[in-house]
Amino acid sequence: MREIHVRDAVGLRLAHDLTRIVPGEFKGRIFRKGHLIREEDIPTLLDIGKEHIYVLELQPGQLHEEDAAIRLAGAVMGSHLTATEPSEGKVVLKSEIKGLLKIDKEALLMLNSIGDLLVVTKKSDSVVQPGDAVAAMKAVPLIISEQKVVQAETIARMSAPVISVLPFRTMKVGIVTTGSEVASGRIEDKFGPRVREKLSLYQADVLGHKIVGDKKEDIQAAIREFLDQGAEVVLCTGGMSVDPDDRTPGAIRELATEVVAYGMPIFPGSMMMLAYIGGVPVFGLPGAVIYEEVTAFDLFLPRILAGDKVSGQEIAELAHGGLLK
Ligand SMILES: Nc1nc2c(c(=O)[nH]1)N[C@H]1C(S)=C(S)[C@@H](COP(=O)(O)OP(=O)(O)OC[C@H]3O[C@@H](n4cnc5c(N)ncnc54)[C@H](O)[C@@H]3O)O[C@H]1N2
Ligand code: MOO
Repeated sequence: MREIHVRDAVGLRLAHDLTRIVPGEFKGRIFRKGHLIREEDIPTLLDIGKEHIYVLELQPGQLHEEDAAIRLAGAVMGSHLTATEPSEGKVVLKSEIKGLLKIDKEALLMLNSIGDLLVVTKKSDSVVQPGDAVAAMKAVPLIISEQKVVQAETIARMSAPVISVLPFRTMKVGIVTTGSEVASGRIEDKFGPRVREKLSLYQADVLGHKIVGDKKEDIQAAIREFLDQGAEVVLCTGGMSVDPDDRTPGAIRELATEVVAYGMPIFPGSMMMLAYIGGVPVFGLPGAVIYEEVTAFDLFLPRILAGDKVSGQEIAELAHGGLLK
């Protein structure tokens, strides 16, 4: 790299984007990489502290920060994402759709352990909207060894895709509400409206809502009827706790081909159940869902509606940060 005093730099091109920051007013690029320096630029360059500019002489095996960021983006980017042009050395990935962000966290750790490369994302399993920035990446030095980028590309290939967005599907959902006090009409049902409100954030298709008592056989019959109607998700509400007439977990368990979890390390919502009957996810939703704004249910609903499979191991890992309130 050759260093040249800015007063002698008229007619040369900038080697990288230049940034101005005025706290509370502005932060951003004021000169683009490759900008042809003119006489009138000199005061502005001096104002942002650039007494010298650099002339780059890249050697074979070296990459400019922008080319490194573009290659990184290409390597980590999966479905429903677009990459921005680099600015200030950084490339941003934006979601093209409303969907569920999926990050391969192990690959992300490996990428950021190479050194001199930064790949930064929003949390995996976040719900993202069209145009949302979901990841940003850059090289740390202006000139970086191409070897490091090749290493990143190899890691990304092994775990492809490192970053992607899954679209929500229009899933058919059946709702089964348990509880003698609701079935007998002693109290007004609050679960139906609450669950429909949560589903309305996505494009679910509610097949119906059956209100049954506390009998295991009635709960199971209602679940089976929804499955026969082609339900892709079944939500059972209430009766999830420890009373003798809390029969929902037992009813689901007997029909299930797999119980992923009953009792989750998340408060509120700890008495939730997630099971599969064939390929169909079946939830047991505890009473807290009608009382609390955010519960364990909110962590899983978007994943299920994006067709994402949830493992028991992942549920156990939610203990860290699982005290939501
Ligand atoms: N000794 C223990 N007590 C509690 C435990 C426990 O493990 N040991 N767990 C707590 C947790 S966590 C929850 S959540 C609640 C309730 O869990 P359930 O899912 O069993 O809820 P229910 O017993 O069916 O009902 C509780 C409450 O909510 C009303 N409810 C239920 N369904 C409806 C509905 N569709 N519409 C309106 N209101 C409804 C019901 O009438 C009760 O008042 O237990 C903790 N306690
Ligand atoms: O299952 Mo309860 O929902 O933790 O409050």
